[in-house]
Amino acid sequence: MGDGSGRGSGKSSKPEWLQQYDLLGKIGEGTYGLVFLARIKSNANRGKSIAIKKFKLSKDGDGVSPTAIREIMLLREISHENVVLLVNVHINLVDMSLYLAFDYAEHDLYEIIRHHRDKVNQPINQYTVKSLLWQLLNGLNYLHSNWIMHRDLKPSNILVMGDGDEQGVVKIADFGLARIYQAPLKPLSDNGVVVTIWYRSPELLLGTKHYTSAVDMWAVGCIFAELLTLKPLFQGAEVKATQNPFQLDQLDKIFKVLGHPTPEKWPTLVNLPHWQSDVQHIQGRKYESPGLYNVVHLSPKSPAYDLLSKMLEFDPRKRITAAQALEHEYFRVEPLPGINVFATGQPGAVNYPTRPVDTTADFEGTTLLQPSQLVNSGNAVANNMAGSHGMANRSASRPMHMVGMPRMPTQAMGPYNMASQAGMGGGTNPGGLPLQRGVAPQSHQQQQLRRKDPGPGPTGYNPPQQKRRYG
Ligand SMILES: Nc1ncnc2c1ncn2[C@@H]1O[C@H](COP(=O)(O)OP(=O)(O)OP(=O)(O)O)[C@@H](O)[C@H]1O
Repeated sequence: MGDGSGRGSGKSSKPEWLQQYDLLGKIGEGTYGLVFLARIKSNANRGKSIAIKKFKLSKDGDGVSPTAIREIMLLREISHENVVLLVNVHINLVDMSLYLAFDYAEHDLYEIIRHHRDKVNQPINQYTVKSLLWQLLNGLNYLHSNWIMHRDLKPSNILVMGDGDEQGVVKIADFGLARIYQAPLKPLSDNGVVVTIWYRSPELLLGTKHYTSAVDMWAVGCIFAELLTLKPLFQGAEVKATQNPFQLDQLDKIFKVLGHPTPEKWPTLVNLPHWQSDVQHIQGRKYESPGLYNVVHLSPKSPAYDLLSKMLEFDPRKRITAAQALEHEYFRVEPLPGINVFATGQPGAVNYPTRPVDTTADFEGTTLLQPSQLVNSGNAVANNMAGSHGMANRSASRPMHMVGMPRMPTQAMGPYNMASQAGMGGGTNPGGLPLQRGVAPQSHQQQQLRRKDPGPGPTGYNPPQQKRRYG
């Protein structure tokens, strides 16, 4: 293992520590980082798939802040069946890159929802919706119990494991990164990424300084509704990454469905900066609520509607918590939630496609373009994307947690010692529910590139025509 600089690695520009992995390609791109699929080359976990998230650190200032290091060390302590496991951390001081290696998950809710909406044109099976929601809440309850707020929950951050021991198990990704994002990371330069604010809570939109874990429960409510209808519930106009949380259009979309919040129902509303400062737009407009139950097509007396409306409570202090939600009646009536969210064998079961992999990308995220691709397509990557069938054995069996996986020697991480790996204990099951184990999904299909813009679906969901990042 070297110093992380790549020196001594011959012609390869790959840092030495990365040489324990076979890089298979790029699977995603967010505001701050690129995500790669890699496979472990040797040791007991040989063949295991890993998602490596690479961030660019800001070269301004003092490099990696102690706060960021503390946050990352904290993330290494997190261990729960519904939270994606961080298996390795590297800081390459030469090019100021931070690499986080996570357990790989084949699916995410963004793709599952999109597949139902645009491909199979049928709702998600009720068992699957309930199991997804229960496991999401279970992971979130663990994070909140450990004083970790996610702050950026959205469908693409909610992963579901593919083939293997943990098939159909939900994993929350990107948790706790919000604090690291602030500094010292810098957004990927000019990648045209547009931030979705569809899952942002009203208190954040109105500029609260003192938010709580209730912001995550609002996002869960939005995701629950989207699982039911296959459409984002509050689809405000998205914005270029900005420090300003105030988004008038997003608030407008929320009020159109839920009606106007009032100081009677939400007493601290009057203290929120944007409620005060933008009287004309925020307080002046009058909204007629069509009733949330009409929008999500639920009976107002159903347990599902009761739970959803408690997640979408305006006042964060009255909003249901993850622990309370796990105890809700919705999870105690048939169909009961299960460990494998896929429902093969049940009505409405669906085969989900595997993740597209840009097999031409290197760890810099650089795609090697052929001249003809440059001329012909505008989407040159598409020609080089492969589903799992285009690659060797993506479905190698995966142990549940990489307990025995060696951590990187500290010299690869510069001056910081991140050797701590004590667990925080296992998961909780406050609902104490007898989770059903679903049946495995069938074999994967060849699939298309995950497009930046899925285009209008049959439901009329019509995302903006620009390069963007989806929820
Ligand atoms: N552990 C993982 N296994 C498999 N795929 C992952 C994993 N973590 C993230 N991904 C996928 O990589 C893609 C990019 O993720 P990333 O978190 O960088 O971006 P994002 O969530 O879309 O946006 P942002 O990070 O800007 O909030 C997403 O499709 C996500 O589902």
